[in-house]
Amino acid sequence: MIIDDLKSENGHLMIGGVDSVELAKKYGTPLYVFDISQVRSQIRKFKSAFEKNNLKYQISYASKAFAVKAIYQVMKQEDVHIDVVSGGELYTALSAGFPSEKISFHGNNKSYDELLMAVKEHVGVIMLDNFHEIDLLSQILKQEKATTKVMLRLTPGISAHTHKYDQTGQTDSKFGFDVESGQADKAMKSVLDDENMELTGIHAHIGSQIFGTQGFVMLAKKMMEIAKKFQAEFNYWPKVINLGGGFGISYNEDDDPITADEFIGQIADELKKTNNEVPEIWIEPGRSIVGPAGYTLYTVGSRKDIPNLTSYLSVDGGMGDNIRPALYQAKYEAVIANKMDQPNEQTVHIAGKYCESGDILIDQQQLPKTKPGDILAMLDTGAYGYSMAMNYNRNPRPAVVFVEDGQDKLVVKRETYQDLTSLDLDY
Ligand SMILES: Cc1ncc(COP(=O)(O)O)c(C=O)c1O
Ligand SMILES: N[C@@H](CCCC[NH3+])C(=O)O
Repeated sequence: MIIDDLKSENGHLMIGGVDSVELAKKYGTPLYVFDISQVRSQIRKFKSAFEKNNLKYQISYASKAFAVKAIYQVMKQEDVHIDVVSGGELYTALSAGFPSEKISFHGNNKSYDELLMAVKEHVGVIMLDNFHEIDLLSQILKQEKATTKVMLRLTPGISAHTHKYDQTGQTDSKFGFDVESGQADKAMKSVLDDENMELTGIHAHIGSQIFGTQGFVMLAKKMMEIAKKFQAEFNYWPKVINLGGGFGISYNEDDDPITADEFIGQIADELKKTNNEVPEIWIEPGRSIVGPAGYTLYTVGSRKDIPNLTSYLSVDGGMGDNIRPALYQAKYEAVIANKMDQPNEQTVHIAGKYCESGDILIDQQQLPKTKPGDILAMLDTGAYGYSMAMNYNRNPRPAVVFVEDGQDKLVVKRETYQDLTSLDLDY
């Protein structure tokens, strides 16, 4: 989100037609706010890009980015698929009423219980990641007298230009069957030989927060080459090629994300070079769907000015509600939600309240003059914020509010101190 594009009325930041300062008053801070019209509009951009290029497609929201009942309900309304990576995400989606046949189940170490749950709940497709999992699933299917659709997650040997922790497609990765060393062929054989597994296609995901189309075009090319190899070896042509997610968003002015039109257009050009039938193309965007739609509201508290050096402005949240700055040195931008009409006059570190020197939300932020009680809105926090939130220092996790068409709705309650001790037992 570019600060200049933010909307304000009477000096207050407006989110989805709602005054953010009023939201902070009504629900308290820290508070996650999602502008749901932005979520819907991004999904529609992905859909229309595929349609323009006449590709058969499926959008599967990577729900690890933000996984609560209400967002699964939005995904159901938008008629997309989702992917989950744990029994907990699967349980949340099902309890939100999300249709199981539109769920893909990912993960590099799905347990017996998770696979059993997936089979019993008739999940749409299980994304097989390793040989141990093929064995477990095969055993479960026999025992349950069940069948399931599966896809193979491949490691195509393509590394994305992004943070090391966000790379997943390179050969040295914990995810998927390595193509180079022949693991993928071996996995293909096992799955095709298993009468209870129906192989829907092949999958690869090269990483997250990727800018530029090059990696995705290379991936599309590589997946078609792999498909041709499998066709020659196994007489198998995939119904689906899943190219994963990873489309970058703009957290600050240095970030230059690609549009859905750009990368889907280029992928389509690459795919259409084949003489074979182009399979259905699935993508799994997480961050690009929910990231820009999310804001975190904090209340400004203490301040420390170190003469001739620097200033720390502390807010009432921090690494517990957004671990990304500490974990990936992620850079965000913020505004003072109740002073949108005032000029910037200072540059400060925005510090969290956690007992860690590394708990700095923004290293250098220009702001108007501030005082305790002001509302700081951090932008683009919708992805991997709430979903990675924790209770370090026994801080309760914030509430989540959805706004749309000028209406606000609480969709996740704020944790209470009672919630924090609810699992503790006496000794
Ligand atoms: C298999 C898979 N698909 C999709 C995603 C979503 O990535 P992003 O949120 O960057 O779109 C991830 C996370 O990196 C992933 O591991
Ligand atoms: N949590 C990561 C992205 C997820 C990667 C999942 N494979 C981030 O915030 O950037």
